Amino acid sequence: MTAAAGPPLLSAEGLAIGHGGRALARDLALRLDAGTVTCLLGPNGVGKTTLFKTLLGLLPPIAGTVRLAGAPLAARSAAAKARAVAYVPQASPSDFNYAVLDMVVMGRTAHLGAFGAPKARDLAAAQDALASLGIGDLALRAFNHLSGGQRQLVLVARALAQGAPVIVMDEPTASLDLANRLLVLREVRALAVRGFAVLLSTHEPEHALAVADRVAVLGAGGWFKAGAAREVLTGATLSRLYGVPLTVEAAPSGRLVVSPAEVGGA
Ligand SMILES: Nc1ncnc2c1ncn2[C@@H]1O[C@H](COP(=O)(O)OP(=O)(O)OP(=O)(O)O)[C@@H](O)[C@H]1O
Repeated sequence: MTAAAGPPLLSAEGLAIGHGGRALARDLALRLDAGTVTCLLGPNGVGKTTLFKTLLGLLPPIAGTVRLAGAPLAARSAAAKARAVAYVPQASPSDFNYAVLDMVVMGRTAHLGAFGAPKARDLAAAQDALASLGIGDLALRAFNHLSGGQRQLVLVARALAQGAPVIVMDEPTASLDLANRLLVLREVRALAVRGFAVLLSTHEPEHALAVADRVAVLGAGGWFKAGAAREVLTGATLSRLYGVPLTVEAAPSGRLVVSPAEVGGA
């Protein structure tokens, strides 16, 4: 990875996040550069989704500033925010059983005028997004009839159709089987190679070690640390984060493996 020139695509300084004026964490600093993958790890309920919503401009910061290419996010319109940062939710079935192409065209909403109907260029953008992920043949299938991995890729395609350079993904490998996890992780890495800045949450430290350039951890009491993946993801940091003794060791291949320091009771 080369050092990025200019301001990061998205950054935050002195950020305090929370609900109703009650801070879950303070003084967070984060930068998302083009061509990088950042993973956010932390136990249930510490505020990962809250941080994502704040970075997306859906929730106001309690303190601090989120910036898009150096300019404050809060000053942007909702459509401008959507053209800058795309959100990929978990791939649960949709309430309505849309065709895949219709789901992906919905990513174009921020490009349509008020009451605007999708035009040929919006359909083309949706088809291009599906094709770029190798799933163009799913266009006419029903979203809810796809496998979890296919659904996740369709939601990534919707984010691509949105045309935003920053993609924020909420646990994209959750509830996927091994093959589909690998499929999605491979595409996450490919998005960075295409120049996107990707931020994703995961409960799997090894997924972060596999795809992330940078890692941020958010722990109990608002403990926060961010930096290069291999520097942040140490046994000591993971043990503190999850409150159980964990080790990080290199396999003969060089791949880092996370294991419990002890298994079973004494
Ligand atoms: N709209 C809200 N109003 C008030 N409190 C909220 C709201 N949404 C979430 N919270 C609280 O904020 C805390 C952090 O929630 P959040 O969903 O950000 O955690 P998380 O780290 O994403 O958890 P998980 O890993 O389980 O998805 C929780 O205590 C939650 O109950």
